[in-house]
Amino acid sequence: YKLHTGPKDHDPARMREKTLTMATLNPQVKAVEYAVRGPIVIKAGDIERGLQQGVKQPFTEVIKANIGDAHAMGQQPITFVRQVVALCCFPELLDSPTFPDDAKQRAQRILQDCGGRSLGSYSASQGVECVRKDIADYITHRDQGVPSDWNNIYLTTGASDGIMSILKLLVSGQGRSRTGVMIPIPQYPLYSAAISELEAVRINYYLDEANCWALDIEELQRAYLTAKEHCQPKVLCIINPGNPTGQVQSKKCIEEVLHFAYEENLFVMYHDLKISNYCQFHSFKKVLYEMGPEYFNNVELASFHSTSKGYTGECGFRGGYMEVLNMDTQVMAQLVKLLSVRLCPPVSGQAAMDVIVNPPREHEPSYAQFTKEKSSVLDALAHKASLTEQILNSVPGIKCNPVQGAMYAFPQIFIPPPAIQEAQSLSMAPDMLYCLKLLEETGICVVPGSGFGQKEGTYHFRMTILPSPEKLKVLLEKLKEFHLRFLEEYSQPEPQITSQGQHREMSKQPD
Ligand SMILES: Cc1ncc(COP(=O)(O)O)c(C=O)c1O
Repeated sequence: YKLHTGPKDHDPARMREKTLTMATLNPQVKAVEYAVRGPIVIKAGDIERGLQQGVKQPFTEVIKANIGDAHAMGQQPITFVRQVVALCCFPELLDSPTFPDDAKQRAQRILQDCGGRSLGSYSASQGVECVRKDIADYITHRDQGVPSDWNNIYLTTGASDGIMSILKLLVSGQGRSRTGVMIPIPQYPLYSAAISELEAVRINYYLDEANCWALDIEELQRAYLTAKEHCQPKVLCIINPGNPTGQVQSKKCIEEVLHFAYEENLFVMYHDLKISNYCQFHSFKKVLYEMGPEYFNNVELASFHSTSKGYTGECGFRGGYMEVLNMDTQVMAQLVKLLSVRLCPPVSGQAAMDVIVNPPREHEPSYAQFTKEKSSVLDALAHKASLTEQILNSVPGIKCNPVQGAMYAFPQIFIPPPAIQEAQSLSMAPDMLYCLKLLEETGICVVPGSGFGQKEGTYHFRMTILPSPEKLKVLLEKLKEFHLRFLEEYSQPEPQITSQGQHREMSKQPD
């Protein structure tokens, strides 16, 4: 084979046929959909750039309520988290009197466990040892003494990376023996995207909207038995508090779910979004422990948490961890092998994760400021959760369940049949049409319910409750005006019996 510089009569305008085209693209990549950063969000970005270049719009700013990114919505970082990470990144600051001693101690401890005492070196693939130990101590304390072994803790690049790694271990088989993964509907689209990418079989179990998005055990059983006809259900995914649905699961419900997983030998993947606005929050692991040793020593459970969710909202650090329980020891070695291919999660994210599980103690200098900042975030979220629910429920044709936890509302919207027909003629989901119009008329960017999955014939959108209370109020009032205009624009002289799943009473004032 002879390397040559190309034909002499090379025409620079001629484009060679590409090796990678839509026709040759990995079909699993083509199948992936991720609404949270989908077409509406791309359009919002275009509009925002247009506004900056002076394009006239009926609004002056785009409000991005599409993604749970607290800092992007103006939330201030927790000082202690940033102090420790800053000290780890630039250890010269350890001599500065500006930084409190407790932050310096934390940073020194983390640095000691980092190769070369630098955040810039790789860590072990499972993560920095002292961070793993701190996480295990935190979990033990959180669960009032239920033991956590640091050997079962793995640092991850956000929760997303941990979820993907565990799913990769679980998916196998062909035809009827292909792995089935049970996911809630509505779901966070990471799950459906990962299932498509890995060619697993998706098994939908529907949350009960009429009962505050409760997880109904009979529905789990229905979904499981139906799926068993064509695949091998092996995995049960739980999101608590719900994303996009915002419900917090009761202890009874968690017990039922764990019992079901035990009976059917399902591997449980549990993502803990941490924030409970006003409901009591129960850890799956603690409930499992209380169910007795037969359950605690057998149910295979992987729990995920990250710096993105919870009061810190540090999404950009991409810190996260998972705790795995009852995983086969040989499989555990395979997991370490898989993680080691990617070397390690960002060490700065690991440092941030460490501060979150190891915050200032009562006797330490940063305690007062830390507690004030943490409470301020959590109190504001609880306030915004009830504000959102209250204003949305005052709009005819919108019904919103209480936002018990996390940072999202997922209201049901009534879409008049003429609007549904218009959307269908445009090959668009009706709630996509609704959200597009909302964006174009008001600058508010939310995500259509169809991107998360919903019962056929019902329509929703997901919005975050993260903007400041003032901004959130403006957003909700604008949304209200838009919705009333939308209903009027598509109103019919003779109201029809609404299509299946749309509640007739939704067009009236909700209770
Ligand atoms: C259920 C669920 N899983 C995963 C993620 C992604 O989290 P991370 O930023 O930790 O990867 C989110 C973010 O909102 C989520 O709600």
